[in-house]
Amino acid sequence: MIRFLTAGESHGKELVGILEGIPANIDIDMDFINNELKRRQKGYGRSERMDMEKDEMDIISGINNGKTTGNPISFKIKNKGYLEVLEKIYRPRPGHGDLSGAIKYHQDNVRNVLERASARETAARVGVGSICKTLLKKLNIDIYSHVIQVGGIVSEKSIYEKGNIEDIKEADKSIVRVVDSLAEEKIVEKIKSAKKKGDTLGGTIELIAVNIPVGLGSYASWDSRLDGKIAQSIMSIPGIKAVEIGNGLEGGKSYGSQVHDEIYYEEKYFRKTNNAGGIEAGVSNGEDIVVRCTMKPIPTLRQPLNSVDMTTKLVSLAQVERSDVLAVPSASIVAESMLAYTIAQEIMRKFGGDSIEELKRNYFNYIDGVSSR
Ligand SMILES: Cc1cc2nc3c(=O)[nH]c(=O)nc-3n(C[C@H](O)[C@H](O)[C@H](O)COP(=O)(O)O)c2cc1C
Ligand SMILES: C=C(O[C@@H]1CC(C(=O)O)=C[C@@H](OP(=O)(O)O)[C@H]1O)C(=O)O
Repeated sequence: MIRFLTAGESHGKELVGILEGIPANIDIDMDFINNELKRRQKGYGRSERMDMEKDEMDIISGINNGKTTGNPISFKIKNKGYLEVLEKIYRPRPGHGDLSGAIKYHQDNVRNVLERASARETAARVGVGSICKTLLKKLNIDIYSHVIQVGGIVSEKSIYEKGNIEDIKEADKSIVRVVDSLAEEKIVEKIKSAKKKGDTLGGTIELIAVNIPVGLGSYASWDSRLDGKIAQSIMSIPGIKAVEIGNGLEGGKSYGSQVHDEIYYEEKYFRKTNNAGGIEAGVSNGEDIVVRCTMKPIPTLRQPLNSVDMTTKLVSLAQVERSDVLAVPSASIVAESMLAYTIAQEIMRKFGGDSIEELKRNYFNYIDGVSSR
């Protein structure tokens, strides 16, 4: 079973990640990993903190001579934004965990809450995700993402349809990870105007996992369903407020005859459409897994909303901190990582293996078996 833990605070010395259950003998490409960390730092609309940080993974254990050993992998990522002394905060920001965290953990100083609730932690998740992506690649499974909406501006081009994945692969070329240059222009203008007004934006991300085998997840028990596991892992990303599998939202407004993907057979089973997003009854059906998620606007506002000073209980404006105006492009890389982790976890649960050789044997035997059915 794969599992991971992270520790670290936004302005602490370092972030730490521990990833357990990765089979031995997988070649680890540090350039790939560090490029994944870099992808998360990009995106128009992020704060000056991203110019300061140069995220790089420092491996502590579990990798030797460029290969995994089967031992828990642990790593560090340095915080260049480390601060020895942190300003105390008493005016909680609406949309953050500031107030509920301070009450729950009996803290007078909101700083102790926001340091961990901060999405700085997601750098460690991308470290984990990059190792999970490396494992999945050995089985020919890839994960892509792009941004499809920001502040109500929709990227008309390239929203997933069966077979258009080549367009979606171009997302990294865009400063907002949108595969539609017209939408990109409008989105950049919208970010500029939000920034000028001291306001913020959110948006929607689409994720696609390709070459997925039939049979990940199960309907046998509620907590084995793959759609539920994916929803939990994506929803756990700070700011994500909605998760959709396939055409989940639109599907609810249509007739069943327009939604369900008809089944055909020509030497093997196939579908002409993929409205289900590759999952039926909590089980992957062999089609691409398609997930969409929506991030709320960034809660720290330069033009702050009303709040209450926790020391005086008097009306006060919320704390203003250095902050992103938009972080959806970065969140899309975190979402890729969480999807990679969840799929890798299901792969290991179903196929097992202490070395990549054993995993590949188990996996490709199964693929051969199901393809002849
Ligand atoms: C990559 C990334 C960067 C973020 N940057 C900021 C930021 O600069 N300022 C901010 O207020 N929130 C930022 N957020 C969102 C908050 O962390 C998040 O909204 C907050 O912790 C409350 O959690 P919730 O939105 O899940 O309820 C960011 C989120 C992500 C994924
Ligand atoms: C540090 C990162 O994101 C941070 C997430 C974040 C928040 O409140 O979630 C607030 C900002 O932190 P700071 O106030 O130090 O600028 C972001 O920069 C990062 O993504 O690596």
